[in-house]
Amino acid sequence: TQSTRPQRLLGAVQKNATRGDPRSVVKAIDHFCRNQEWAMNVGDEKGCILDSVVSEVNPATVLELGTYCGYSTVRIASLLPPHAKLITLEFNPDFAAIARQVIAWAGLEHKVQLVEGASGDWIPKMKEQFGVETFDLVFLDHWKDRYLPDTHLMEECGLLRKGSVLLADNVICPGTPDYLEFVRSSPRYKSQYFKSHLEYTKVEDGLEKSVFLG
Ligand SMILES: Cc1ncnc2c1ncn2[C@@H]1O[C@H](/C=C/CNC(=O)c2cc(-c3ccc(F)cc3)cc(O)c2O)C[C@H]1O
Ligand SMILES: [Mg+2]
Repeated sequence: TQSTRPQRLLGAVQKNATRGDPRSVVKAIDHFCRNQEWAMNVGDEKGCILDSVVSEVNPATVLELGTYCGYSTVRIASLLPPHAKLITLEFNPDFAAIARQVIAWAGLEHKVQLVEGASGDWIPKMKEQFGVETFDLVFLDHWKDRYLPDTHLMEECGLLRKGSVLLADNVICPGTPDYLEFVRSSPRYKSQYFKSHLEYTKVEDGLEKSVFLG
């Protein structure tokens, strides 16, 4: 039977990356996507911006919406302090299965909790299920029309505190117009655009960093 692109991406990691070395896993995926098959990872250029925001926030609790193959999960988790936790939500079981193996190859299982299911179902259960108070950092990279409703849901569930940082991928391409309008006009957020390019291309895209003001 035919393999899927995520399966071929995992194969490239297992072939070219060193077990337990997150940076080699990131490099292997970027090489695969640039030279073999494009895939919707945040990529190396926007990934550097992601890294700088993670390092600046130095979060104890991180929520990632949309794991896909675990590329950004590995980038984020590799920068977290010792007892920090990253919870990542993925509702496609095939993607989740690949991501678990990518995260394991990087040796980061102990820092990552991959939860299979829809963000809308799991966000209201974060406190009771995972003992989370609030998230210091949220990385939004799932369906683009879910960014705004899930942001409202996180606010309603008391998962954001004064200073919580939302970092959203693809605010230009494919684009998240309703989300961008909201975070840029709401008095409860301080928003900043980091211009970059769509992963592995010359097309403009960027990340929007929005600090919740409480
Ligand atoms: C609601 C919800 N809950 C849990 N997981 C969810 C979810 N919605 C999607 N997911 C999961 O996240 C992943 C989805 C991500 C959506 N990302 C995209 O659609 C996406 C698309 C592009 C893109 C750009 C230009 C082009 F020409 C073509 C594609 C680039 C990107 O960086 C992207 O993140 C996989 C999916 O199963
Ligand atoms: Mg993306």
